[in-house]
Amino acid sequence: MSVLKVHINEAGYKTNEIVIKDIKFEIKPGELVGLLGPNGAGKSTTIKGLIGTLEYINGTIEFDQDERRYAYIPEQPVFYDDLTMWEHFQFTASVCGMTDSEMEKRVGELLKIFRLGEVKHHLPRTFSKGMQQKLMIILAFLVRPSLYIIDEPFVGLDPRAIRDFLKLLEAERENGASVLMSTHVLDTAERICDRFLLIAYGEMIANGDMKELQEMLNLPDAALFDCFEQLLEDNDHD
Ligand SMILES: Nc1ncnc2c1ncn2[C@@H]1O[C@H](COP(=O)(O)OP(=O)(O)OP(=O)(O)O)[C@@H](O)[C@H]1O
Repeated sequence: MSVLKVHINEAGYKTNEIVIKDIKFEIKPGELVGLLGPNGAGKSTTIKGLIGTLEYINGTIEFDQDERRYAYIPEQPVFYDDLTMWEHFQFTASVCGMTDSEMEKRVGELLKIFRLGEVKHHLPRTFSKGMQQKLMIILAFLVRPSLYIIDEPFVGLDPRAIRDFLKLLEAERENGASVLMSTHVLDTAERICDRFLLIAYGEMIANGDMKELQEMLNLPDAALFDCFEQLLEDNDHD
């Protein structure tokens, strides 16, 4: 059983401009999969392909029908300019069929964790980038989906927020949720991910856990960073 099955033959922002191709992978229940790759490799484009916001996609994306919905935490926060943070919670809760009291209980916990209680009736456009990112995180954790799709969560969050975010993610995984997370922070990825997808030049060049990558590269005991460097060197297009 998979929570998500991805089979992208080719995709891009316009029909005649292919940005990613031959991206095939699955995510199993409870798995945390790291989506890695250098700048411009195609990680965000792959994620946009999954959530259906790319103009051109040839392939299939299958979400497990029986599972609860997914939540997407974008790299750049997106919110409604004229809604306060609290109104964002109310709107999200109503779309997801949550009662006000369920929403208030969960949001109360999350606002406390991320120390945003004092600004709950403010407009997110007046927030710092990190505060806006925390709002995106709170909205995702409010929904409690079976799959979290997260685009580079670590840039912009302060160290305490990163720790609290990882704790929440771990708790969700213990409840069976799966995670696909793109990141450049390889030491954290190595510590928390079950498996890694490496994308370079718009193509998937590796898919495996730490041990599989080390064996494939014949680099026993190598860190993820070293495996990553070696894979990029082996697949260098220059
Ligand atoms: N909105 C867009 N329209 C057209 N091309 C785009 C758009 N966004 C990204 N691209 C192009 O798609 C390619 C892959 O970019 P993408 O954002 O997927 O990379 P990434 O792996 O997420 O990189 P980073 O680590 O820098 O965030 C790049 O060549 C980029 O210029």
